Amino acid sequence: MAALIEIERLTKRFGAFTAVDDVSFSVDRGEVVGFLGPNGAGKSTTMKMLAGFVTPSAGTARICGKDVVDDPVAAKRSLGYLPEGAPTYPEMTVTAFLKFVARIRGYRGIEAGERVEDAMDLTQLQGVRLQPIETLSKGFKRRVGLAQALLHDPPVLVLDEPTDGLDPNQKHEVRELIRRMAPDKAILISTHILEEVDAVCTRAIIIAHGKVLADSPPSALAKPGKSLEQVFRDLTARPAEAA
Ligand SMILES: Nc1ncnc2c1ncn2[C@@H]1O[C@H](COP(=O)(O)OP(=O)(O)OP(=O)(O)O)[C@@H](O)[C@H]1O
Repeated sequence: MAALIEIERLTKRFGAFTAVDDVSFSVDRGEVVGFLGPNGAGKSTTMKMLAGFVTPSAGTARICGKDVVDDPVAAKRSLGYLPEGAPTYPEMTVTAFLKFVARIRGYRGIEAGERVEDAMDLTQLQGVRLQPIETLSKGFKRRVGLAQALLHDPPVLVLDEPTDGLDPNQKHEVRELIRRMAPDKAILISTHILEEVDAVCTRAIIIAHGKVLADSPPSALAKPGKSLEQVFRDLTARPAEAA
């Protein structure tokens, strides 16, 4: 069976600048893939192409076999996407925003209410359910973003820095949540936190200057006597020095 995320020779150019350069990889059900790279490496742009927010210059991306450009509605149905930053509609309360998302996802009546409650339970948002999003702390805003990504229980999750801004307890809870969901889903998470890769990822992809430099299980990346952090620095520093 085909992988749930399939990326083939994906490229994005902004004018003369190539942000994502001929990237190919796939993610199977049960895999949690950590997408690592220095600032500006092309992680968010790759994720935005998967989510249909940026149109590729070349190459293809498929979610559950559906091409994100040719069949965007079907591809999005199977995808939960957490963008970087805070959710939009800052003046809405958490509950109103999630009900709005449930409606967009096609849920009505009791089922819509249940989806919202489940998403709030999973991300521990019940305590702030009636608070406007703009009044929440950064970590809570991040969890609202996570709740909208999980609401329709999609088989594919693309999460752009899911633990950014969370305190250590919240980080731990989100990692536990990812671990619990992992067996049934294909999950791609970008992160700058290398310990997160060890904690939750079954595979790590290192990208720099838009190119994939490594793709293997974290344990295979870290060589004897060399931490994942050293391997990351060795791999990603070299092209920058040469540039
Ligand atoms: N709309 C755009 N127009 C021009 N350049 C862009 C645009 N979007 C992204 N870029 C550039 O593409 C490169 C890759 O950006 P991207 O946000 O994908 O990196 P990233 O790996 O997610 O970085 P970070 O870890 O800092 O979030 C950067 O140099 C960025 O400035």
